[in-house]
Amino acid sequence: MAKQNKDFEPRAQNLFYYGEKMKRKIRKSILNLMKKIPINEESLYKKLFESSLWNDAKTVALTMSTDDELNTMPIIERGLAEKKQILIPKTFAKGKMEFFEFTSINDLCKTKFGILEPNGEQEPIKKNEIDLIIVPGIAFSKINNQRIGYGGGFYDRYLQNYQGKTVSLVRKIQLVDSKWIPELTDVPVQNLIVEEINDEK
Ligand SMILES: Nc1nc2c(c(=O)[nH]1)N(C=O)[C@@H](CNc1ccc(C(=O)N[C@@H](CCC(=O)O)C(=O)O)cc1)CN2
Ligand SMILES: Nc1ncnc2c1ncn2[C@@H]1O[C@H](COP(=O)(O)OP(=O)(O)OP(=O)(O)O)[C@@H](O)[C@H]1O
Repeated sequence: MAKQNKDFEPRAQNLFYYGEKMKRKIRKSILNLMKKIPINEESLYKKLFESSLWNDAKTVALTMSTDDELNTMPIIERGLAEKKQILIPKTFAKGKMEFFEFTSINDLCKTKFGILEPNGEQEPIKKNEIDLIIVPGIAFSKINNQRIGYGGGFYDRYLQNYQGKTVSLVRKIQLVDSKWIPELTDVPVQNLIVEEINDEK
């Protein structure tokens, strides 16, 4: 991992700053919208459960959602009912993250950011054993599937040498038309499943 990070050092500094500043601006405005506008969760669950991404996956990694995010509990329950292995991330210092098998909500503890995480007593699941990662995010670019998260860089680091599938469940308001200049470390999401709103169905 440390060796790979070195590859990013010779990047153009002005490009890095432009990307970072731009991302901060977009992150802030979309977060505001997410708090204000209600979500059509059912359309996202339905599309996910109908997808071959979901149906072909035996091991699925996803987060425990916060109040401002799409509720992931129905996805976890459906996965367990379908005998899939469900994985939840635990974050560590320096942007490191590992996934652990979800056993029971009682085995999770809240971080100082209010996110439920595994206690880390079990062994983490190896990256090459994960079929599908449902990647959280704040803003997504329609044009090139780039994403902006909360700024921890956890997923960008984890996805660097990940070989499996990725998908994000995206609200209409999280979809950005324009293309921002990504940082060299940004990893695009392979698939976007986008919310449908009422009369569009
Ligand atoms: N539900 C959920 N779980 C998730 C994520 C997510 O987006 N959603 N993550 C996706 O990666 C990881 C956690 N991401 C995090 C990203 C930043 C900070 C953080 O440092 N927040 C501070 C300071 C932010 C800042 O730099 O200004 C804060 O909120 O005060 C915490 C967690 C893993 N678990
Ligand atoms: N592979 C990497 N190696 C070194 N630094 C990285 C890597 N990926 C991201 N970073 C750094 O981490 C910081 C946060 O990254 P970024 O803003 O892309 O996070 P994010 O995608 O919004 O968050 P997350 O992935 O946690 O949802 C940035 O300073 C970025 O340069």
